[in-house]
Amino acid sequence: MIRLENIRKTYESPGRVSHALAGVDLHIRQGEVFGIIGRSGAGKSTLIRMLNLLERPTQGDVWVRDQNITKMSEAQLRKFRQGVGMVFQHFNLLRSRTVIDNVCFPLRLTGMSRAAQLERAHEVLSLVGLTEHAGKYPRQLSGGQQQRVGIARALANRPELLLCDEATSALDPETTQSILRLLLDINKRLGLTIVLITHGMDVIRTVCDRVAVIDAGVIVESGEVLDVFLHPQHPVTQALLSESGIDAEGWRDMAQGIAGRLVRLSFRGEATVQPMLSRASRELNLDLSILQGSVSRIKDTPYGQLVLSVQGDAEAQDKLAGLFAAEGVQCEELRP
Ligand SMILES: Nc1ncnc2c1ncn2[C@@H]1O[C@H](COP(=O)(O)OP(=O)(O)OP(=O)(O)O)[C@@H](O)[C@H]1O
Repeated sequence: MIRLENIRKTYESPGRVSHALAGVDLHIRQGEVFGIIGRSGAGKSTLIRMLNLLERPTQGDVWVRDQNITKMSEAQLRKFRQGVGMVFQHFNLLRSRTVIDNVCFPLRLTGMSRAAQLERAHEVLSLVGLTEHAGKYPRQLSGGQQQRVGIARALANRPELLLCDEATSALDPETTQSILRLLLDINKRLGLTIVLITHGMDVIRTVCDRVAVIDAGVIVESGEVLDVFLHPQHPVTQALLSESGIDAEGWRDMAQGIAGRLVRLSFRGEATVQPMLSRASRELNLDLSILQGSVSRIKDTPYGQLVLSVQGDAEAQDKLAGLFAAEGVQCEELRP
């Protein structure tokens, strides 16, 4: 649905040139939730603002539904932007307008009649669970409720694409979860493509199908969230995961005082609930001890990773990977 080709963005100010994006290629599929994660200053905001041309690239093309939006006239762009909703970190609501008027605002710009505006606004407010708050002002709502208004406003024009710029960064963890659940629900129910930027791996884990990691204006790693979580390749990805409590390398300290073979098991879906350790231990007569482990969930899919120390007959140890593979579990040797 979206293709970015060799996008560069350079900001120049007296005495300083900043390469916010230094050659980004990206493909985002229709109907997916795509996350862009990176540290502060990595280029996330600049990148997401390229998708509706709130920022213009210095070089490169942005394709949305086979249209090169960098080549559109201002009038074409205005029309195009009506099909793109945007949700902001600080909600950006009009404080002097009621909830319903905030949601009507983008509809008014399309020339819709007041009655039709109100009908649509009530529809989206019901979708985000705010029907009874329609007549209130933003200051009378909690942060989470204000963000729901922001989401309703973004959905009012029936966009095909929803851009979320750190939509949960200003919210507490519980409210963050409820907003993320709402985004997931919208993605499923409306088939909407969602692109979000965040600095939190938990956000990626909870809602995204695929993820790109950006650092210093360059995409350093991208792929299915499960694959990136189970096998992070780039040091920035590893560090971001480690900071959110998913430390793939924590076993190294534990392993120092232990002799013998070390293996890492990676599993997802059905395999997560299989009694694979006891079966392997029983069938091959091996002693297995867990040096590190985590079992969690990415969107609806359970997944896990275990680092094991393996003791016992060498021939039996050689059969271990095959036995796990038969269960759909990947077994990699960390130390022979
Ligand atoms: N309008 C601007 N003028 C000059 N430099 C800018 C401008 N906007 C962004 N930059 C620079 O471009 C780089 C990327 O900024 P950007 O805001 O995209 O990063 P980010 O990953 O969104 O960071 P944060 O998480 O802190 O919002 C930074 O070095 C920033 O200072």
